[in-house]
Amino acid sequence: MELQAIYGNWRHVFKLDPDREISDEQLDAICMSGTDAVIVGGSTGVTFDNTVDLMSRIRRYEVPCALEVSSEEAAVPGFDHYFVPLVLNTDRTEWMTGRQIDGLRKFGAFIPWEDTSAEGYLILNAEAEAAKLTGARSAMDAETLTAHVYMADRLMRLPIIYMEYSGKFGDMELVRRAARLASGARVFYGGGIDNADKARQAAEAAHTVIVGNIIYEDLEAALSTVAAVAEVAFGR
Ligand SMILES: CC(C)=CCC/C(C)=C/CC/C(C)=C/CC/C(C)=C/CC/C(C)=C/CC/C(C)=C/CC/C(C)=C/COP(=O)(O)OP(=O)(O)O
Ligand SMILES: O=P(O)(O)OC[C@@H](O)CO
Ligand SMILES: [Mg+2]
Repeated sequence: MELQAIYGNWRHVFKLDPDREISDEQLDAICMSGTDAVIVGGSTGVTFDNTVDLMSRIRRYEVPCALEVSSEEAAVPGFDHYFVPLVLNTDRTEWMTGRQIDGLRKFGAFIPWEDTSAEGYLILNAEAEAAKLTGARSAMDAETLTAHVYMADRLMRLPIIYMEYSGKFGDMELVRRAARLASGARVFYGGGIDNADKARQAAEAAHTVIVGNIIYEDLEAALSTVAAVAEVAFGR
């Protein structure tokens, strides 16, 4: 089973939050932008209804559409792919495996396994909602990052390491290190990309670049990241 089939070539992704408003015109621009995929997800206020609503609007377009499941309530059928986050840099097991086990007890028999992947999350911006929620140990030096990559990539063989700086542009040296060390995992980078230059820098460091909040603040700037990422070649 080739779990990386759908996202193995994704270089640029827009992340849309069901808890935030987006007009039909704005959604059209995002879905027709040339991005490789749209991920639906957020850390708070995500419900079954707002997730179904956003999915059905995105479904009018051909762009691949995945759900990052952040609560049981938001487990909605009909997406092309599902991502289940496991937070690796927290001491609170609830966020590493606890809630996920509860979700699997409930939905396990219905999960399309060939279209579902775990993400090893490293939450690296202490100010982000997700960091506060999960009690993430966000301060990470190169040695500790290396150990987390070995854990995720070599021991756990997770298909994705998600370096999450949501709301803040991160440390590209750390991201580059993770992508170089990973032998099978794809390194997703997200956080604070609000112009083409930052998108380019992230694309030089990570396998996949994820753009979120700027969509709601400056759509033109968000759209400029698509071509910026496409200009950067990356080995694997
Ligand atoms: C047919 C059918 C039912 C399909 C569904 C199949 C499926 C795969 C079901 C999964 C079942 C399951 C395992 C459920 C459990 C889900 C769960 C509770 C997982 C835990 C997720 C988790 C660790 C959450 C903590 C927060 C976090 C890491 C969220 C990830 C997304 C994120 C960081 C978004 C950024 O949020 P944002 O709101 O944008 O933040 P800012 O304010 O900073 O912008
Ligand atoms: O919203 P931003 O800061 O662009 O981050 C993108 C994504 O990683 C959020 O989960
Ligand atoms: Mg956000």
